[in-house]
Amino acid sequence: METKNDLLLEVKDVCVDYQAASGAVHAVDHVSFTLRRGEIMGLAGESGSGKSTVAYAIARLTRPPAVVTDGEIFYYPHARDHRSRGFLSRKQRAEEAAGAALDAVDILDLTNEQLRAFRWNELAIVFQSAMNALNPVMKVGDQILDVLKTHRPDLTKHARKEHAAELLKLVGIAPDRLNSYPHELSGGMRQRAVIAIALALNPELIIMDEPTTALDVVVQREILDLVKSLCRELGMAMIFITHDLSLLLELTDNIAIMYAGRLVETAAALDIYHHPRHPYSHGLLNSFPTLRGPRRKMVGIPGSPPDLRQVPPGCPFQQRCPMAFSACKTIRPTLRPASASAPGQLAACHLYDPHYRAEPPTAQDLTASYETLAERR
Ligand SMILES: Nc1ncnc2c1ncn2[C@@H]1O[C@H](COP(=O)(O)OP(=O)(O)OP(=O)(O)O)[C@@H](O)[C@H]1O
Repeated sequence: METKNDLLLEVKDVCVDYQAASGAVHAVDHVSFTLRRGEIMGLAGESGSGKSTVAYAIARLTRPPAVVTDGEIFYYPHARDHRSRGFLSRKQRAEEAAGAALDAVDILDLTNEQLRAFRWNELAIVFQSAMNALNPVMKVGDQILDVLKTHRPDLTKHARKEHAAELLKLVGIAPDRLNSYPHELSGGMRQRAVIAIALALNPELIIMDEPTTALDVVVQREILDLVKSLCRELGMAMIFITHDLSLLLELTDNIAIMYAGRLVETAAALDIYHHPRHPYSHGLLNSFPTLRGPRRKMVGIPGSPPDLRQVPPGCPFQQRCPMAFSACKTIRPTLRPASASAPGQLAACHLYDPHYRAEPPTAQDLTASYETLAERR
């Protein structure tokens, strides 16, 4: 059973705007979710839906013109060796030393010094096209050693070298590659090296933002298998961000789907796979071919997302939704249970509100509505 002790991260009502001359872009609009220790969560949605901005907010990497305008991001520290405790305040460290249980810390309130200790030690992030993030004029080994030198001054030079070799081995690269320059490695190997650097301090949470988009499908699969097994082996939680929902079905425990800066559905990966409830999730799943499972007719979602400076009232998906009705145009739906058989599956959609509709739509209803829409085009 899930307990409060399992909680690692609690994102609560977070809003992020990009302050543009033409008006504020509401990139993240009251997003809330939780992550348990060791959980692999997927964050999916079309390009521009706000996925990366959520990641930036969690890592406190938002820079002007981005501003976190509301919300809290609680991190639940876990009792570990004290070298990783620099992100706690002096008062919290004294409390911990006195044997008190640690309270959650709001990442948005950390000082710059606390943040430095928090990143790498607790949270590592691998960005889009990360394989180009390596310094081209520095040997791979030296890049790993640099991180260890800065954050593990307690280790001897020899111990750091040994640890760097172990990290490379962990991601499936022969340790003699420590002496290679990035251009001497294949794209997949560079990506693995970046992951090794992210793992250098054994973080509790790793965020991967589209880490495999630049790789071919076979290498992509190898990297996905690798990160999944590393999470399981090291007990590390992960938020994996991609626009390709089908990638997440096999990789993750739970999936959150974003549309126009909002979460529209959250559920166990299996529940999304068998029966996505939100019409957007249904459309998104049917926009990608799957490698396994039954063949599906691909229909796609007509139209494009709204301008995030002026999202229409009601549901942000209403203009593209094949099942929208009058309430969708005026009343903003919030996440609510969408299925009695899968109580953890939540959808922000009036179709699942008994106040508007006695029987929720079936998967066939959703498919048929998209097909009708496609025929009308
Ligand atoms: N510097 C900026 N100024 C103004 N708007 C921005 C800026 N950066 C991002 N945005 C807008 O914020 C929204 C969310 O962007 P974000 O990159 O978080 O989406 P995403 O889902 O991660 O997309 P992608 O998969 O393409 O990275 C988009 O509409 C984008 O145009």
